[in-house]
Amino acid sequence: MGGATIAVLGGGISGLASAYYAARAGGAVKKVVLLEAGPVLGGWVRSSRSPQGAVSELGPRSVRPNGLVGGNTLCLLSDLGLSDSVLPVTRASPAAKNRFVFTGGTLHTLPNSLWTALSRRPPFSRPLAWHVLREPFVRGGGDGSGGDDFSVDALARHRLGDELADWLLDPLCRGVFAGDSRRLSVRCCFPALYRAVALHGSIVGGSLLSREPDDPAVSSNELVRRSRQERWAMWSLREGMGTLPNALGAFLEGRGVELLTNAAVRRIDFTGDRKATVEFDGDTITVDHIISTLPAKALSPLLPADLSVLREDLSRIRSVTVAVVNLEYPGSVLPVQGFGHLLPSSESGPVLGVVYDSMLFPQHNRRDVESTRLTVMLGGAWYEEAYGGLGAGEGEMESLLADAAEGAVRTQLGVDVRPTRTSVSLNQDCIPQYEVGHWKIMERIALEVGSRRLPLSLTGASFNGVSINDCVYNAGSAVATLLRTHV
Ligand SMILES: Cc1cc2nc3c(=O)[nH]c(=O)nc-3n(C[C@H](O)[C@H](O)[C@H](O)COP(=O)(O)OP(=O)(O)OC[C@H]3O[C@@H](n4cnc5c(N)ncnc54)[C@H](O)[C@@H]3O)c2cc1C
Ligand SMILES: C=Cc1c2[nH]c(c1C)Cc1[nH]c(c(CCC(=O)O)c1C)Cc1[nH]c(c(C)c1CCC(=O)O)Cc1[nH]c(c(C)c1C=C)C2
Repeated sequence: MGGATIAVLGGGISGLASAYYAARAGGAVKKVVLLEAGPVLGGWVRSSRSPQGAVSELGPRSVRPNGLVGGNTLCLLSDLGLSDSVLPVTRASPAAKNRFVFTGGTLHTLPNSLWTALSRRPPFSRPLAWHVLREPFVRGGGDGSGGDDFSVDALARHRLGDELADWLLDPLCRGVFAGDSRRLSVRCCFPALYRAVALHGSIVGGSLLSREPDDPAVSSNELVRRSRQERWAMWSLREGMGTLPNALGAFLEGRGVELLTNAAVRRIDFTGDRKATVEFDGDTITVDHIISTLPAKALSPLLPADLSVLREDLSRIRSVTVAVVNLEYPGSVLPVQGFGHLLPSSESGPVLGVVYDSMLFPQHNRRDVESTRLTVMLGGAWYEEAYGGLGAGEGEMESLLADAAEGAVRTQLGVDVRPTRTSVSLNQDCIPQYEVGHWKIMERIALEVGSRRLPLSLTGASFNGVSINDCVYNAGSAVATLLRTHV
């Protein structure tokens, strides 16, 4: 298929990264067209700046630099010329070290050092070390009998006990997937934990024995070396995370990639000569290959009706809605220093947690006066139960969510003053949920696409990791596989 034409569906970080890797493939790829339904590129990665200079994030606000996938994103940043825009947070800083859980009316610091793991810290009745030392002697996974997948809750409860399941893993699932640990798959949400138990019979033992894969091209990158020397825990960008899709867009335009916004894909067809047609607002194109980064549920109805098994499997990968409320308070109002706090589901259904943005990235604070920026996240797997049946209009819903967020800050952080700025965004279906058995859906999807030899690659947050790092890395892998097998 020398000199292939490729349509990339979706202009979020996965679509932009897919187009980036395809555009760098040299002569193997003749043309890349990216189709995005919305008016701007970036998907959930979006930042804004207030007239006073404060940066707010709608979606992701920090990215991990560690491991192969973290290093890979740093390589992308350097290639885009963004190295000087990086705002690192080092592992020694309170913003990286201190994460809290709010339960029983109090903020509790999660263990973050050997010393804190050895001492008994509320809400836990025993030191973390007690659970850790006991875990290797527990047999089995989620139900004590082994098996091919378990819920995060079942694995944690069985191997680590009720307290860690309730106050560590339950909030962690809310703070990454906005999801319910009782429904989420440990195999797909925390693959390293799953592998540790499956291969070594223990989370602790397996974690000690496992080695991160390395890629010399990544570890020799200047920015990656800096991140390791300076012991970064996370990073953002000077003008916010939205700088990344903007820079990718500029890079792609420079490489002649056609970036079409307001171009919602309406229908996909596969022709007898192993080509594909994509019908979108305004036009139809014929290409050699499609890389779809659309949310699985959005892709499903666009496929031909005879691909009913594929359509059905894609439609089963659901996503949850998260309300993001950005608040700005006058002065310095936080009673603690840290990243933020999470609420276990037993404590509060819809309020998931609060990020202390101004502690994380003070460079994003307004420039004229001292202020505290916080983000309250609400909803997720509890959205429908809490707000779904209210039948509230958009304006009513916004003020309901703003009140809930302000109330959470008042009761959980003791902040009595009113915020000077409140902005609410309702991110519909923004975080995919890998529920128990997700791996089987993935296997069936791969089989359907492979056995029918469809000129289609699937990547994006719906499948194999929701973080920015995973989205970028998986886009690179999808393009590498395509070049190896089809082009
Ligand atoms: C509130 C929130 C906080 C987060 N925090 C972090 C964090 O701190 N760190 C981190 O690493 N990750 C974080 N994430 C996760 C990460 O931001 C997302 O998983 C990632 O941005 C998803 O990118 P994507 O390109 O796969 O999907 P999307 O961003 O959903 O992009 C898909 C694109 O497809 C388009 N589209 C849909 N239908 C069509 C169609 N028919 N035709 C054409 N285009 C279509 C959409 O408009 C969209 O632009 C967060 C996510 C959210 C929502
Ligand atoms: C309260 C809800 C949420 C908060 N952040 C997110 C939600 C739903 C979304 C999110 N946060 C992270 C990721 C990327 C995961 C990754 O693998 O890198 C996503 C999709 C980062 C993250 N946030 C927390 C953790 C433990 C992580 C993993 C990476 C890391 O260790 O830095 C915890 C956390 N999230 C939120 C808060 C308030 C919080 C802890 C105090 C907000």
